[in-house]
Amino acid sequence: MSKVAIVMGSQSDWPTMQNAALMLKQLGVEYDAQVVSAHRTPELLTEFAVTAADKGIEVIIAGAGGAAHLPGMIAAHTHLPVFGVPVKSRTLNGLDSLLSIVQMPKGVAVGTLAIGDAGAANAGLMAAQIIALHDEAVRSAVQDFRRSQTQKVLSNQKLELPE
Ligand SMILES: Nc1c(C(=O)O)ncn1[C@@H]1O[C@H](COP(=O)(O)O)[C@@H](O)[C@H]1O
Repeated sequence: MSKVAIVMGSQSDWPTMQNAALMLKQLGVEYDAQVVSAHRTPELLTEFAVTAADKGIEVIIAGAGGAAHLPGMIAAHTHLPVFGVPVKSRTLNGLDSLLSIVQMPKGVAVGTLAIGDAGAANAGLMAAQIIALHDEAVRSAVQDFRRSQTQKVLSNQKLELPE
């Protein structure tokens, strides 16, 4: 059963949001992904957010660009932790997405990640770290991932000047 839900405002967000899915897959966490838009499919948003906990979802990752109200509106409907990923927009490079996700009013929380691919990957990592609190297999996968990342950095010490 999926413990993490990944939602995004448009299919055009998938090249960014697939980085969250790839991270979860790498760490052995089952996820569902779907397009849900606060503005274009408001009834679907409410239905998704209100029923997510009863379906066994433990963490929600929501990505959107521009007037990115999706993560905040989902958080308004559920007690589950919600991570917001600002998708890079064509006109303002994602600054609009970032500001509209990060500036939540006190009392309704969204954990906001960095703009774009790295933010989406880290949202997947955060979700896995939450699942790892009670799932030993995911905990070892997260620890292995971190150890191998450290090894890669330490073994890549080539700092030569170009000819
Ligand atoms: N910000 C939102 C919401 C929302 O917040 O509900 N729904 C779609 N969008 C965003 O509009 C951008 C352009 O979407 P299209 O490419 O479909 O025109 C996407 O980045 C999407 O997340």
